[in-house]
Amino acid sequence: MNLFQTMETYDYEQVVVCQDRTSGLKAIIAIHDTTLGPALGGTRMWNYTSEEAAFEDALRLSKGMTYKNAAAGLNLGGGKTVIIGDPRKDKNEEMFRAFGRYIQGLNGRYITAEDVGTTVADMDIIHEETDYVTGISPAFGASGNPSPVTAYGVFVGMKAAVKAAYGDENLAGKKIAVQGVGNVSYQLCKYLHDEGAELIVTDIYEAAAKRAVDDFGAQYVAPEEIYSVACDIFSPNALGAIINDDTLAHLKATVVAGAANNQLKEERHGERLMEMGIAYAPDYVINAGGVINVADELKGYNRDRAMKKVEGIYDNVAKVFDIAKRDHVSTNVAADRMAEERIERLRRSRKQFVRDGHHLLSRARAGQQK
Ligand SMILES: NC(=O)C1=CN([C@@H]2O[C@H](COP(=O)(O)OP(=O)(O)OC[C@H]3O[C@@H](n4cnc5c(N)ncnc54)[C@H](O)[C@@H]3O)[C@@H](O)[C@H]2O)C=CC1
Ligand SMILES: O=C(O)CCC(=O)C(=O)O
Repeated sequence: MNLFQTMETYDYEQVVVCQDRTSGLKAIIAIHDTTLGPALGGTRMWNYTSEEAAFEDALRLSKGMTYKNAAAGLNLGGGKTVIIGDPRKDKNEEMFRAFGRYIQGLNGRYITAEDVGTTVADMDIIHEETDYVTGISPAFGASGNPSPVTAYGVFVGMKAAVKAAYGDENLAGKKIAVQGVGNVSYQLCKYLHDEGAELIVTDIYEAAAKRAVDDFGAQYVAPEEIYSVACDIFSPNALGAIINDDTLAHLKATVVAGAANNQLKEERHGERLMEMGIAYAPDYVINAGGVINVADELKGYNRDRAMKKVEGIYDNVAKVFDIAKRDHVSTNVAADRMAEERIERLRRSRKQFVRDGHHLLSRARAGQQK
């Protein structure tokens, strides 16, 4: 990968490479765009097959956060971190403390939270070294694990996508193929089961899928079979790039709606979904529940306020389908337009006032301590 060329093409602001020999920390913090505010996005810990794959993931995920935060109406830019390592084996306290000091060094340009492979306990350790971390324990007056809230947002957003495809939002009796039964998806499966949906699940950890089989009467299929399940809704809740040339050849769904970030391998795969008559709920619009929830900590966490905003994901998904219909474009292009227009509007309005330079997080927490 030619890093500078990639950064220039997609207008990335900053990439920070962090190394700490004692703890084994190898982290890449990517900050895509801070037009709307400090870059907020979680930290993913994953056993990447190469450094290049880790850089690519950090860059793709951080750009996704710019669009996610803009589309959700948050005053935040986009960033993300990846830590190279196996989250089941390679974590230690020193690693997250060292990482926390790197974040502190950015002085508020980047705020972190959970993602795949990291937990509230990890965020609490980071919080020992920096204030620029969200999704920390409720004991700090914070919001804790964002995953259940992400699940709720996907659930309401899925209803909006189903309404766009079927004319009503009823999920009862709908056949839903669920890829990945992790932190977000287990909760999502619970909502869907309670609504009367029929679930077909898979996970590379069979035990994770088995929980949904036992608790929600789901049917299990092997990971590679999930794409060919004839279903109403395909719900990707594992990793990215799963809508691609290979999987599209098998997909037999009417709607695609799930929590996974970066579901489309390339933008053109969104167009292909449209051509196939599949209603796609753009990932960063439907999965914004978690970031909406953790971002509320910056104002001094209020769950009711956060959940009210998460409910808005229904309208936001519906709006994307409306724009797509009006402009005769795919829903991923419609979502990008919605996000880019907001960034551009606010960029222009900067000419008219000077923003408050104080960091919201520090103010909120200082307020709580009074
Ligand atoms: N946790 C959150 O609040 C948010 C998560 N997301 C995204 O949602 C997705 C899921 O996140 P979490 O539930 O937190 O992660 P998780 O790590 O708890 O769950 C992911 C699950 O997918 C499984 N998996 C991985 N590759 C698979 C494959 N090829 N086939 C089948 N299963 C596979 C894993 O074994 C795991 O059980 C990720 O893409 C994440 O970036 C997006 C917004 C917020
Ligand atoms: O919800 C989270 O885990 C924090 C935000 C984030 O990283 C995401 O939405 O992907």
